[in-house]
Amino acid sequence: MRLKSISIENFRNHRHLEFEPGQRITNIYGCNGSGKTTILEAIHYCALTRGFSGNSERDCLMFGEEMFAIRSSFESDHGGEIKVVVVFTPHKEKRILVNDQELQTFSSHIGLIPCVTFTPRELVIITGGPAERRRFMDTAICQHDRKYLSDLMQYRRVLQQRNALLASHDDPVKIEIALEVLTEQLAIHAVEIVMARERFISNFSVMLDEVYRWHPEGVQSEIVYQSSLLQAEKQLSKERMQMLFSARYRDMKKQELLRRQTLAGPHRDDLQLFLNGREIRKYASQGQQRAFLVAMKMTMHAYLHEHSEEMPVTLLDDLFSELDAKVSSFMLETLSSKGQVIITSTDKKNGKDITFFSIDEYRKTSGQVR
Ligand SMILES: Nc1ncnc2c1ncn2[C@@H]1O[C@H](COP(=O)(O)OP(=O)(O)OP(=O)(O)O)[C@@H](O)[C@H]1O
Repeated sequence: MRLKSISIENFRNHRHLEFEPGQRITNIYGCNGSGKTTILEAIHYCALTRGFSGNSERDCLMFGEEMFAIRSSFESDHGGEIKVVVVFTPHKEKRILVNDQELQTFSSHIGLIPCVTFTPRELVIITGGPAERRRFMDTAICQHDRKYLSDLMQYRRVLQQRNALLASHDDPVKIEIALEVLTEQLAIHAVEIVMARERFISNFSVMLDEVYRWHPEGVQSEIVYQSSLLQAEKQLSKERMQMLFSARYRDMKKQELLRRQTLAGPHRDDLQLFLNGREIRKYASQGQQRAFLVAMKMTMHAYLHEHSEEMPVTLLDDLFSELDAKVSSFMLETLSSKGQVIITSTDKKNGKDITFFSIDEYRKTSGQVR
């Protein structure tokens, strides 16, 4: 997949911006606060229906404006154009049109335009809480497995109902009856999610270790999936897992009623990341943690390529300020040999076959002087 062009209107600090990246590497450069990350955020909206910064649509609407619009055109690796338009107005919420057809569910778009990001704030995947690692894993699986996305959405819906029930002050008998029904439903979706995550992580971990071979010190890496509903059990059949999950929820019932929330399930799972047999969050240096994240992202690129029909579009935000020259050049070379890469930096970067886009020049020539 390749982004051919994007036009951005009233999106964060860009009143109007037109951008056409090159086939391979494109370097967007400009001073701090000029709006480089904002361009990547807009591309991410078109690929995955949301931004990567965690900001809401309302936050992205240019101060004082009533609407933002992002219009983009992608070219499939198999020919054919995909036009994506994202429009947001505060009172009408977000609308997305793909080839002039309005999406009824945003989830139907996920996977059509595979996309991998690397941003400095994503170091929290390594150093932050379990939610960050679950998001990494879910984003990867959702981009190639539609059923997983649907199971995840249904699980979240049942979880919400179950938590509301546990927190309610209804008649205890009524609660018990409704809880049994919701627990059964929760366990069904939990099994699907846990099995898909186990499959994904066992493949991903092997690929990660291979990707890591480039490392001069020859390190060994591993990722282990930790389900909050399983203990030492391995390679269970679907039926066995379903029975086990139902039993776990029965055992926890008293505690859950007391604490008024669902205490275990895919929403509480985590990943353990190991470098040379030691947990990276606790023992690795900052440089090693960054290099691990690079390896995870490169693996994600390889994984998505293997599991989808399109080469992912790669968005690298502020790569050079975060990594030493050797690692960043390696990452850039490897990824750009396998698809389109768009990077941001404060200075123009040297290198072969790079297309440059200066935000400051663009503003001057389009009359939008800062
Ligand atoms: N809703 C908004 N309306 C207008 N401007 C905004 C809005 N939200 C953020 N901004 C501004 O948009 C600008 C662009 O931010 P962005 O993160 O894209 O810059 P950047 O070029 O990546 O900066 P850096 O090099 O410091 O990372 C910032 O100056 C920010 O204050």
